[in-house]
Amino acid sequence: MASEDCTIGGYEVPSKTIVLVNAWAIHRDPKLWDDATSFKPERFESGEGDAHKLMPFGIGRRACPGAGLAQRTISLALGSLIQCFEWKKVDEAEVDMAEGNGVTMPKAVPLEAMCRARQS
Ligand code: HEM
Repeated sequence: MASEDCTIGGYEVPSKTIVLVNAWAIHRDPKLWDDATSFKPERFESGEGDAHKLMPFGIGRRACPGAGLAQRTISLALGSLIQCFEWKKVDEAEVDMAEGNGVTMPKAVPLEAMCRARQS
């Protein structure tokens, strides 16, 4: 919320206005990203994500205080799922990556998979 009248990017913002950052659009902006809508995790190997244009945890003093915990536990959980189980899709259809509606950006078509504990 704006604590006083101010100007952001040329727009006059009166005091007490709630301002939301459209991270969805920033994360897909072709002016910021090369081949913006492609899934390319390798783009972060060069440190491209450090430039304050990737903000899954928000930014600034109201950014997510759980970011460090989340980043550590997500890789631990994912690594454990891959290490401990064999995974298979339930059918041969290509995974549909379309986005559904909602704040947490669910998949439009849920991915169904089967897992089996690895033997060794
Ligand atoms: C993948 C996991 C997570 C994601 C993507 C995420 C993302 C976010 C985002 C985008 C915000 C809003 C930041 C803003 O207003 O600019 C937020 C706020 C917050 N998150 Fe997370 N978060 C995650 C995990 C966690 C965890 C594990 C905790 C606590 C253990 C946590 C606690 C909080 C709290 C308390 C806030 C409110 C901060 C405030 O308003 O000052 N989050 N998070």
